[in-house]
Amino acid sequence: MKFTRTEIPDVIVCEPKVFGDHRGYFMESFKADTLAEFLGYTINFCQDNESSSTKGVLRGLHYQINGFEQTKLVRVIQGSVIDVAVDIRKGSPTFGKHVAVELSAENKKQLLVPKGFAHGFIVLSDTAIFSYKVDAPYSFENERGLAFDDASLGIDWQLNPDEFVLSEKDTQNPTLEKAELLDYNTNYYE
Ligand SMILES: Cc1cn([C@H]2C[C@H](O)[C@@H](COP(=O)(O)OP(=O)(O)O[C@H]3O[C@H](C)C(=O)[C@H](O)[C@H]3O)O2)c(=O)[nH]c1=O
Repeated sequence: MKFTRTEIPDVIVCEPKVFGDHRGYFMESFKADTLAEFLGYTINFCQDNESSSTKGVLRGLHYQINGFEQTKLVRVIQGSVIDVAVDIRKGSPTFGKHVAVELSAENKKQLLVPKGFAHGFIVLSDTAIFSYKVDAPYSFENERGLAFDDASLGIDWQLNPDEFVLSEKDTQNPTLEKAELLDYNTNYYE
């Protein structure tokens, strides 16, 4: 697995070694000790999620609070998406900044989105299957959202806004100025 820190160093692109042959391919899509060795600490993922979406579906920007903050290790099984992680940690040198990476079944890239980030993606292909690990369980009461179209974030979702398909909830999320934020100094992984 190749790990590459992005312009926000805590957000990491993970690229598995792919073994192709006449039958197709094989890859180790996740290996706990390889990731722990790179990070210097262990992430105890506790839940796998999967969603299927059509072109233009934009899910996000989401995060959890009150001890339910989630690290996410996200990847695309089929199709392609633009995946976005926004730093919402008060006091962070990259507060309000984001990373946007194209993840696809073809490039097999994964993104490690640490706690303290709002996360979302938009589907570029006709359909996409999105699969990810989280290290804290879902908590409806502690789920929060951030406006995908908050101008202060400057996110380029690449499609025309008239192509966006959103849940009712995601049309109501607050801007960064009004959102409940997280702390930078918390060492979530102790
Ligand atoms: C996230 C989640 C949702 N649900 C239920 C709640 C709803 O009844 C239904 C759909 O949930 P939602 O519309 O929040 O699904 P997404 O819009 O894909 O949410 C995800 O969107 C972006 C990409 C994220 O980063 C989060 O992982 C997650 O918030 O699944 C569960 O039962 N467990 C869960 O872990």
